[in-house]
Formats: sequence, C-alpha cells, structure tokens
Amino acid sequence: MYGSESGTVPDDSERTAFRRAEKKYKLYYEDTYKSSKKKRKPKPVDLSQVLDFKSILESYNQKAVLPPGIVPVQCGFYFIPGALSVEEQCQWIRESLTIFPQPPNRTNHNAFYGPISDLFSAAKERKVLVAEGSSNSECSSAVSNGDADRWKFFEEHEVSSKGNSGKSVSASVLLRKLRWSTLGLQFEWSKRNYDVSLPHNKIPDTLCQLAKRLAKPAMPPGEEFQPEGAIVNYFGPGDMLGGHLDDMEADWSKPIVSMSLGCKAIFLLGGKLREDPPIAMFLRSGDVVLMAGEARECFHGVPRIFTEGENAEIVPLEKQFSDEEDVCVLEYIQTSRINVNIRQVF
Ligand SMILES: O=C(O)CCC(=O)C(=O)O
Ligand SMILES: [Fe+2]
Repeated sequence: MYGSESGTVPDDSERTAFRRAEKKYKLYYEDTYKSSKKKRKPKPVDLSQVLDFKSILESYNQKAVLPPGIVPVQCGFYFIPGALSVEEQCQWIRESLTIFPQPPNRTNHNAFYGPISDLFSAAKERKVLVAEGSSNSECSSAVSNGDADRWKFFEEHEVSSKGNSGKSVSASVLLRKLRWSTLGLQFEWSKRNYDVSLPHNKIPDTLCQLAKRLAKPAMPPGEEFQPEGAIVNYFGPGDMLGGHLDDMEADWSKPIVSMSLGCKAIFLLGGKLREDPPIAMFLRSGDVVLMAGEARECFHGVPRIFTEGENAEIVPLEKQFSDEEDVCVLEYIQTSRINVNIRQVF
C-alpha cells in the first residue's frame, strides 16, 4: 500500500522526511470502530523513538548522568520540562479560554462571524449564536461583521421559541472549533504576516513578565525579550499543526517562547529542509520550548495530541479543575491542548 515499501513512487503525502514523520505519528483510528464515533479507538503508534525530556531529567536527577544516546538537539533550541507550575498552567488555560479570544484579539471565527465577545461564558450558559440578517436594526453588543449577517447570542429557550428558522450555532460548538487567537500585534494568517494596522491591545502584563523570564536562557547577553505578539493554538482530538517555519519576525536571534498546556503532544523538530528527518519529542502541560538563532530556521510542527485517558497526562490539572464551577474548563482541557507562543516581532 505504501509506495516506498512496495517499490512504487511515494505519494505527495510522504515525499519528504518531515511528512513521513507526520504520517507516522498522526492519529488514525482502527477501522472496526469507524461506524460509532464514540467508540473509535486510536491505532497504536510506535513511540519508542520519541525523546522524553521528563524521563531524561528524572534519570539525571537520580543518577547525575544522562542516559546513553542523548545528543544536542539543535543550536538555539531549548526545552524546559515542567517550567510552569500546575497553578500557572491553570491560570493560562483559563486566560486562553476566557480572555485571549476577546476582541480586539482575533480568532479563526472572525472571518465568518465577525468578532465574538464572551464565547466561553456563552458556552458555559449554553447560549446559541444566531444570525440576525443585515436588515435587522436591533444591534447586538456582541458581534457584527459589516454588511453580512449580524450574529448575537441568545438563550437556548429563546432560540427554540423563535422556531429556529435562521442560521444558528451553539457557543459550545464554537468553543470546540476555536483553533487560534492572536494577542498583541495581530498575525494575519492569510498573508502569514503581522498587520500592524489592525486594532490591538498590548500583550497582558503578567504574560509579558513571564515570557521575559522564560526567554532569558535564549537571549543574546545584555538584551531583554520584548513580547509584541502571541499566537494561541487550540488543538482538539485529531488536530495537528503541519510542518512550518516562523519567519515573519524581524530578528531571529530573539526566541519564540512556546508554552504547552493541557493534553500531551508530540513535537517534531526538523532541519532547514523538509527533507531532513525530524526529531520527535513529547510536550506535556507546563513544558516550555524556546526557539532562537539556528533553531528559528528549522521546520517544526505538532502531528499528534493524546486525549485518551492516562496518555493525556493531565491528572494534576483535573484535580485543580474539580470544582463544580470549573466543569466547563475541565471538560474542555480533558480533550484539548493549548499552545501559547510569544514573539518579539521587531
Ligand atoms: O503547538 C506547538 O507546540 C507549536 C506551535 C507553533 O509552532 C506555532 O504556533 O508556530
Ligand atoms: Fe511554529
């Protein structure tokens, strides 16, 4: 079936070493479970080649020696296992759900719905976003997108009593489909560049201070990291981030500070060419990665997150979110990963 093994020409999806690694780790389900979505079972994947910095650190702390076979990964690449305390992880998970997607920050939903305010609390209150149509003069405080439909949150019972004739989508579905939000200087995905003309707030001060502290090991001596923009990526089961370079920032000697929250993931760090075979490593909640200098020129991506039971490795988070009032956060994070990556743009 696979070209390279059967001697035929490989198809496009496995033409480079990076794509082959993505395919190796990507989530596939067992065929037998196709019919029932709930019971779908992930296909087993060989994780023996995935670097595990947590266990490397643990063995180093016990024996003061590194396990055999550990080599420097890449100049300018820093992996800080467990850099964030459980409390810090909880704080940034909450902010990623409630504060970061708030306008003027944009999200993947802007293109279709216009800016959406208070998505998380709307999901918590089981609200429904309803299109009111451009002719309707009753203006919503929540959303609008120019001449197109105006979208406004309603209580569930209000929508059903209206007869549900128009276009509508529940806030909880929109929350599940949240893929990114951008903080500070707004990254324009379609142009893969920053659009400094778009209205924006500064990076929140606490996040700024944290990023400055975390960035230190990768900063040129005597300089301080200036957080100007951030991208928050939200991953659900089966989501992946394809191999890419982050090359729209002016000064590559400054690191990208990247924090992992929620379910465990596999991160692929490749070389300067997609043909270079990448190194796979686990990223857990609380881990921080810095990419500066040479590492800024390396392809990287996230082919897999682990949302199944203990493989997610989020027990400490589940304990923190065990109060009744946090049930929405808990349910979200049990099948999600959030990555906050902070950048100096100029
Ligand atoms: O999710 C991650 O850990 C990596 C994110 C990333 O590479 C990016 O947003 O550019
Ligand atoms: Fe990236």
